[in-house]
Amino acid sequence: MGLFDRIKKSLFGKKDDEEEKKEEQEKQEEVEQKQDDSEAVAQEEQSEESAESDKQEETEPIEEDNESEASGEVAEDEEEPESEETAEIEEEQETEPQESETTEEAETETDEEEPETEELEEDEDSSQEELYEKGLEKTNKGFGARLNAFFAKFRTVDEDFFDDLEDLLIESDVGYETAEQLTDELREEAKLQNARSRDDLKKVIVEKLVDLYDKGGNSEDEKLIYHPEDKPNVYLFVGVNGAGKTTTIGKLAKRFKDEGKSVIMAAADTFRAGAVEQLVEWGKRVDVPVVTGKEKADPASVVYDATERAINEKADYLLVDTAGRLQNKKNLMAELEKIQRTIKKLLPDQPTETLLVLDGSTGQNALLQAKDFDKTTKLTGLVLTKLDGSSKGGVVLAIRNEMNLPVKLVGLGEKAEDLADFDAANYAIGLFHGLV
Ligand SMILES: Nc1nc2c(ncn2[C@@H]2O[C@H](COP(=O)(O)OP(=O)(O)OP(=O)(O)O)[C@@H](O)[C@H]2O)c(=O)[nH]1
Repeated sequence: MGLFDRIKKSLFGKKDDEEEKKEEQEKQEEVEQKQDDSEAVAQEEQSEESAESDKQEETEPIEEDNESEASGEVAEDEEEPESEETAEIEEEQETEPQESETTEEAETETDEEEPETEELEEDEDSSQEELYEKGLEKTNKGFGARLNAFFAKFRTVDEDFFDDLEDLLIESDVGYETAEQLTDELREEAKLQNARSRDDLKKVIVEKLVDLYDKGGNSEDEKLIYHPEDKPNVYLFVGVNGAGKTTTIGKLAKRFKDEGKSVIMAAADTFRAGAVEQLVEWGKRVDVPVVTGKEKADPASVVYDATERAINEKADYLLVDTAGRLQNKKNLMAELEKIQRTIKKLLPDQPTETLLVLDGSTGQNALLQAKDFDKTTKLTGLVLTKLDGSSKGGVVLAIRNEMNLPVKLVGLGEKAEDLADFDAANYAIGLFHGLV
C-alpha cells in the first residue's frame, strides 16, 4: 500500500467508509423510489382498466354493478393503506439490515482480497503505528490539537487565514523559513484544488504536511545501512551532551540482538565518567559486551581496542558512543576526526553510519545543531530522540525541509523498545489521528 493510501485509510478511512455507506443507501432509496413509482403507474393503469371494464359492464344488472363498485372500493380502500404501510415497513426493514450487510460485505471483501504475506506486513505496520501513536501522544495533543482548534475557528479562506496558519507553524517549532515556504505552497495548493470548505482545507494541509514528512518519498534511503559482507558494520554516534546517544545505542543493541546479530559497544565518552557507567549498564541489560578504557583515556584508543575485538570476534555490529562536550567545539571536532581515522586504519570502508543524535524536544535548537555538525563532521543520517517529550512536533518538519540528511531513527520513549525507524506515514498518523 502506498504512503498516501496508508495515511488516507488511517486518517480519513472512517469518513470514506461512512460516505460509501451513505452513497449505497442513497442508491438503494433511489431504486426503491423507482419501484414505488412503477408500482404506482401500474396501479393507475389497473384502475383505469377497471374503470373501462366498469363502463363496458354498465349494461349488466345494477346489483352486480353495485357489487363490482363496492368490491372495487373495498379493494381500493384495502390496497391504499396496505401499500403505504408496506412501503414504510419495507423501507424500515430494508434500510436496517442493508447497513449491516454493507459493512459485513466490505469486511469480507477486504479479508478475501489481501494475501497472507500482506497480513503479516500489516501486523508489523500496526505495531509500529501503535508505537508512534503512543510516543506522539503529547505532540498529538499539542501541535495536532492546535491545528484542529485553528480549523474550528475557520470562517473563510483569505490572507488572514494563511497568516494565522504561518504563526501557528512557527509557534510549533517549524521555524520561520519552513513555515513561510509551507504557507506559500498551501496557498497555491488550496487555489489549485479550489479548496473552500473547512474539510477541503484540512485535507490539503494534512496532505502537504505529510508530503514534507515524507520528503523524497524513498524510505529505503532512510533505513540503517548494513553490509553483511563487511563485518563489523561500525556505527558512530555523535551529538551534544544529553541528546540521547547512549540510550539510542542501548536500544539499538537490543534490537540487533533480538534479530540474532552479534553486537559490541564501545564507551568512547571517556570525558564523562557517568557516560561509561551508563553504557556498561545498558550492556548488562541487553547482554552485549562493552569495551571501556580508563577514565580520561584517549577515546581513540578505546575505539581502536573495540574495533580490533569486533574484527576478531566477527561481530555484525560495533556501536561507538562518543563524548558530547569538550572544552571547546574545535577539540570535540578534532576528537571525532581522530576516532574516524582510527577506525579507518583497521577498516578502511568504515564507519558504515555516522549518526548525529539530536534531542527533538529542543525545537529549533536541534536544527541549529544539525546544521553546525553537518559542516564539520561527515554524517550519514540523523536520530531524533525524545519526540515523546515534545508537544510541538514541528522540528521534524524543519529538519526534513532544511537538511539534506535522512532521519534514520526516532526515539519515542525511554524504554529499550521505544526506538523506531523513521516512517513518514506513521509519524503523520501519530500526529493527526483522532483529529482529522
Ligand atoms: N523520554 C525520552 N527520554 C530519552 C530518549 N532518549 C534518551 N532519553 C533520556 O535522555 C537522557 C540523556 O540520554 P543519554 O543517552 O544519556 O544522552 P547522551 O547523548 O549519551 O549524553 P552524554 O552521555 O552526556 O553525552 C537520559 O535520561 C535518557 O533516558 C527518548 O527517546 N525519550
